[in-house]
Amino acid sequence: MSPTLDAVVHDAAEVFVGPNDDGTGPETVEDGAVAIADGRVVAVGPTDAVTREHPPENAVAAVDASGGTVLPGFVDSHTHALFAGDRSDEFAAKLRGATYADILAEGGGILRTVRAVREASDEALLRGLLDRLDTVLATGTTTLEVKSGYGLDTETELRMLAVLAAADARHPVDVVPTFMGAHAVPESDETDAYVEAVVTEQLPAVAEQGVAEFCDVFCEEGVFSVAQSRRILEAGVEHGLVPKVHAEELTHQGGAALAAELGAVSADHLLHATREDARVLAETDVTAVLLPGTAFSLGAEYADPARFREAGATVAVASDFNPNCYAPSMPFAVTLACVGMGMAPDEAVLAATNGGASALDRADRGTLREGALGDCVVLAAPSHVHVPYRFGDTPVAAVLKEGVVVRD
Ligand SMILES: N=CN[C@@H](CCC(=O)O)C(=O)O
Ligand SMILES: [Zn+2]
Repeated sequence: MSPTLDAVVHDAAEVFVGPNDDGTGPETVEDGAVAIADGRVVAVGPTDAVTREHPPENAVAAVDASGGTVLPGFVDSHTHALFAGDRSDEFAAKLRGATYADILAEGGGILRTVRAVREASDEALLRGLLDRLDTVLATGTTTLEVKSGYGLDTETELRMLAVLAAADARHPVDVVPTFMGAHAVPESDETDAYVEAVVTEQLPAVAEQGVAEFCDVFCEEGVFSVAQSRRILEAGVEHGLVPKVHAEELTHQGGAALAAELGAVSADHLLHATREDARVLAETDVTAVLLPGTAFSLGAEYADPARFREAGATVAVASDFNPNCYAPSMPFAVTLACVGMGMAPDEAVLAATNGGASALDRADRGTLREGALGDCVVLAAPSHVHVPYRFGDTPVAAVLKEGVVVRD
């Protein structure tokens, strides 16, 4: 059967293809086009050349991107987007000086969302997540990692992961599931006993159902120590789950070194990471996931991207969308990466697309090179600089998922 020409996006002022061959910046094409067949990019380049071989009139969708920009869909590699309840009063409390750790230690924060998720029906959880997937899609996200971790018992963790699978099946955004039973210690438990419950009860049940790809741990003072994190992540590896680590977020604990030691796919947050941490992450090919929205919402100092750039580490920028950081928009994360962390617009957009794909071990996206998934965002603006520039007003004209226009 000859391939179906799904879409030709043509006459874009700029096509932001992805990293260039030597990894020193982006490859862009002026007056460019992208052709997508059977869900994959089959041609990218100047509009003349692409449309000669793939006439837009032969495509299921011809997208006129005149004066606009075409980018790979954003790959948001770190979220806790499946939640219930309302924590807006904690936002106000933080403005009055309460810290994230204080709120958690008093049974608020994550533990409060745990209570709300345990009480919510599967249907309500799914409805909430589908609404949020609509929201992220509208700002150009086509792949969204989502963690469990608001259950903290086997039954609710499995319920969360089942909701992620249901949402993935029903929505065009690809949902990538991460098991995070080690997100906090339940109020009634002692930490070591809870670690054992994660290892001996939760992980085997999650693995048996095959509902998660990654295993993540909040390695932090007062939450899980490096040794406890190692125990959980090693058990996850035995069950076929690839490690991720919440590392050096509020304090420096050694989570980044642990990520390197275990061959994790990513170490995330890294606000307090050292140069040595950056070096070992680079050396072991662990993607450094920077989450500027979190620092913004906590009023904390941002992670330092120069540290990771100089070490030669792969850097991703993600949203950390969660009830403590109610920021679903990847373009807003890109703005914060530029304004707050000093990244250049092209570097930040690469980190939010190709970097995100590395953090999720998805070599098939985050770029518009031939063979990649036909996931792209069309902006009604002439260059990728408009992603961070127009914060609060992302000019998304259309989003394509595997060549299908899913939003316009
Ligand atoms: N730091 C730990 N976990 C989340 C916050 C989750 C929450 O506060 O509900 C994070 O990555 O920022
Ligand atoms: Zn997180």
